[in-house]
Amino acid sequence: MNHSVKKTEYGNVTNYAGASSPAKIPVIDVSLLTSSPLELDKLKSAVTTWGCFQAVNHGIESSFLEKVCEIGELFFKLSADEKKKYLREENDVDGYGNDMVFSDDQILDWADRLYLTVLPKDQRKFQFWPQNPTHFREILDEYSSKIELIYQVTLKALARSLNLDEDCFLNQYGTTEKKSARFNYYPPCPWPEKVLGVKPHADSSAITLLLQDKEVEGLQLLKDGQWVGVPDALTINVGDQIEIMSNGMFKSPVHRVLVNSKKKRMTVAVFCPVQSNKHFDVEEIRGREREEGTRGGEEKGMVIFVGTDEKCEKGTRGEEARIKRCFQVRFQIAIQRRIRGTNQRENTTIQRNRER
Ligand SMILES: O=C(O)CCC(=O)C(=O)O
Ligand SMILES: [Fe+2]
Repeated sequence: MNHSVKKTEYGNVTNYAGASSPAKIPVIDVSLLTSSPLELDKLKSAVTTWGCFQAVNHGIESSFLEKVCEIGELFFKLSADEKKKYLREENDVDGYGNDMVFSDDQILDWADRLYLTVLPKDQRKFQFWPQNPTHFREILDEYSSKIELIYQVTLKALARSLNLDEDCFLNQYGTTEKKSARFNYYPPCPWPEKVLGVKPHADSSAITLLLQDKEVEGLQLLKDGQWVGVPDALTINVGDQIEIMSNGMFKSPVHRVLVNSKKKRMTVAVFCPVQSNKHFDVEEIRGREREEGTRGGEEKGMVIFVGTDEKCEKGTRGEEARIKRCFQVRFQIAIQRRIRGTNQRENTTIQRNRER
């Protein structure tokens, strides 16, 4: 990663110094994470208390981030017919569209989205990658490579901040995880007090990197029962997977998006998950242990949980206890997410017309 980049506009702390938020999202210098124990401590504190931080010195030039925003803005400006060429299919996530609709009375988020699998490259579905603007594909390709570097540095640092082997989160499941970019477009809304751009939720990823609109704020994070504004920067938040893998020490924050009556807003989220299906499979872990002649997969970096529960401490041999604990955390998160999902603003009857 290019560590020599100066603080950019996107990474400029003063950007949000004047914001009215009661507390401030911590700022982390990504270029120091490999060398500075102090920065690592700051990271640990940030993700333990907020689950989110503003990334500075992350190695992506401000001018390039502007290009990423620009391709999104140009795409959403296209005519409805042009955008429809990339329409998501009913049971697929990739493509242009908005919320999946599960019931007639479902309240939709006040947003349009373009969702694209970006990595690994062979999983890209190019039929959904716009050809207009012409440089869309090239910029998104480059952006995903740059994000991959930040993802790796961050996951390694998160592991090291817990005194774990730095690859333990990254290598938990191999390298086949799919990363997706979601371009979020929030049109102006005449009733901003009645609807939300995105309902309260937590991300299911390991981490999410969010490039926000430089002009219009809207993202809020729930901290100690209060909604706190998140600055217009490149922010990184912990998702449910890291919350689970850290046995709840790192927080996957609940967040939501407000809409603006006059101004549109555009953001780009890149969701970076680790593959989770195999994670809780006791038989699979035992099988691998038999093959490798080990007990307690932690020596092989297979299952490393550092929970507060005594039985789950790293280094103990209570595999089943650890797995049970993970199921519990996972279950709680699933329930919380369901509650969050219904937590729409009261009495909202306004629906966006899906075919604008
Ligand atoms: O657009 C934003 O500010 C946040 C979007 C978000 O939370 C998401 O896409 O999961
Ligand atoms: Fe989110």
